[in-house]
Amino acid sequence: MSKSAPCQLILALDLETREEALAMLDRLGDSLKWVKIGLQLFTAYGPDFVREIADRGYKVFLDLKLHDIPNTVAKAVQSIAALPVELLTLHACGGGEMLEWANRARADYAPNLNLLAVTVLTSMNEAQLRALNVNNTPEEQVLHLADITLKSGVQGLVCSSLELAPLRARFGNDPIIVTPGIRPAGSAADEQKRIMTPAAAAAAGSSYIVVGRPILKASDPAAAARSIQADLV
Ligand SMILES: O=C(O)c1cc(=O)[nH]c(=O)n1[C@@H]1O[C@H](COP(=O)(O)O)[C@@H](O)[C@H]1O
Repeated sequence: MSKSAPCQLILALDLETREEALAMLDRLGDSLKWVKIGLQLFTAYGPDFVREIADRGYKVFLDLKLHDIPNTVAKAVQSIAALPVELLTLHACGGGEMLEWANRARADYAPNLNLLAVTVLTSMNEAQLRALNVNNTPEEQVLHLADITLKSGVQGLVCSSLELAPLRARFGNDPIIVTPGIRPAGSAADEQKRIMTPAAAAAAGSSYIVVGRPILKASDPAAAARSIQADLV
């Protein structure tokens, strides 16, 4: 989806058990369209859980952040093609060849799936990049990895909302840009370093914001989700 469409909320369903996850979805009601299944629940319950969430009518973002040699990642994409998944993450720092192989497997086996390359995690700041011997600022590194990603043919990016303006200026409205690290004003940042409010992220050109704890840990998760969604329009 390009940026001509309004920004949508994706719930990061980062909970411990299937029962907790389903109870949370019941509490949130039917205004929520997108659910991100990440390492915690996928590791515990696997593909059956993905099918169960899709059977409830949600669009599924499977966040496995694949990062391996090109053949291994391409084969994983081929396996995931059997699942009802619309968005799938892999790490941009796997490099152009890995991204190209993944995208070829997607085109061959799951043409309706969109791949998203994670650039610089929103939990990282410039000092943490330096410690890895990356001497770019987060913005420079995101733009560099975005160049590699979009040249490879992969459909979209994951980055912080702080990089949206330069990314949209360089690459236009077509790439899907998904932004976690979203914090409504006044909520705890947790370990997230590069954060923005829902309204600011939507205004800056996010295709989808990803929100976990500000909804999951709210005393009234449905009200928290509704208030975030109201900020996106
Ligand atoms: O790929 C992601 O979804 C992701 C990338 C990133 O750079 N930062 C990031 O926080 N995420 C995910 O987004 C979610 C954010 O959760 P909260 O910090 O609880 O809102 C988690 O599920 C993370 O795994």
